Amino acid sequence: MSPLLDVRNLRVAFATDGGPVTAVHDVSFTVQPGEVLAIVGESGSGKSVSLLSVLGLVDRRRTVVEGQATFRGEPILNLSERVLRRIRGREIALISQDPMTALTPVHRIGDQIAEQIRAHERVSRQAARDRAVSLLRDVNIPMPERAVDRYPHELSGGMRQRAVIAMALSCNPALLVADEPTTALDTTVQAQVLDMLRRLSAQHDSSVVLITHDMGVVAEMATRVAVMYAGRIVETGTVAELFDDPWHPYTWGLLDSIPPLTGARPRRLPSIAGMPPPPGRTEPGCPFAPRCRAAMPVCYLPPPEQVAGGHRALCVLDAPARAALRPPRVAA
Ligand SMILES: Nc1ncnc2c1ncn2[C@@H]1O[C@H](COP(=O)(O)OP(=O)(O)OP(=O)(O)O)[C@@H](O)[C@H]1O
Repeated sequence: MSPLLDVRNLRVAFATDGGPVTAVHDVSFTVQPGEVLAIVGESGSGKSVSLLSVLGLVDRRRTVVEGQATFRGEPILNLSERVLRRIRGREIALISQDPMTALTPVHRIGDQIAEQIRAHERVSRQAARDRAVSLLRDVNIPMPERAVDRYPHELSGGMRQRAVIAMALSCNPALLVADEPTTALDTTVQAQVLDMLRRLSAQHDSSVVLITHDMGVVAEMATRVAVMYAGRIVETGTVAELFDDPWHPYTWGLLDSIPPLTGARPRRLPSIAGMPPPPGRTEPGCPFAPRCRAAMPVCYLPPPEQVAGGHRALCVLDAPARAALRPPRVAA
């Protein structure tokens, strides 16, 4: 099966007052039709920039984007804004953390969804409005016939995010990029919105790239995972591969930070000692090595990589070394 999105050796550098800063180094990943790829990592690891630069949503005057990326087999990197705008919204839809980046405060929800539909399809105003009602029903907004005429500020945060998801799905996009879509919501609402996103993306046959810092969300939603640290992908594989046999010590740290579902919660979740490097680090080797308890001299040389099928990691530790070194999960 050829991938829907294929990103190879992506490098993104921003012009800053202190000179160019490389935020994304040599990042490669694919998204297959129908899959949910989670890109996970701490704040500042380059998750959003990796996707936004591919979609042409970074400031071009201050950003250099290099590498290759294809969408449905066609090059997508550095296309003109006019062409990219046509692809975004119709074939690729973005759901961001703050619903108000997608919604305009001064227009009714239904008009905004209908306008999105009419921007890409030749349908009557009434047909677009009917579709908006039906989409609002799909995302479980109560009384959708009335909700279409509401303004964004008249809905709760969770309802607004549902409306954004309805808008994103309105043109049956092949790819949904969801950037921390539930971070701003309460925990119970988060679970409902994620559940709905999973159900509807499957129903619409949309692949999903889910950007998150939360391994619990990854376990709930994803089929495959790419773990990012300091602008690089340090491990990638299926959810089962990463959860059952994580290779990279940074992935161990992320997994250990998932609170247990049952039993008493530990007072403090283990956190990873040390700090990520400042943006723009250029040293070769594994970027996590300076923070890694298991680091060896070889980790500072390029490229300390292991591969087995689709499971790969920027790490040299073999199975016996991992078994000896991985700290036991903190008991609840
Ligand atoms: N316009 C910009 N100019 C300069 N640096 C930027 C710009 N946008 C992002 N960066 C830097 O790029 C790095 C990666 O940012 P990115 O937003 O991709 O991180 P992230 O992993 O998505 O984290 P978060 O969850 O906080 O958004 C950060 O160090 C950030 O400061």
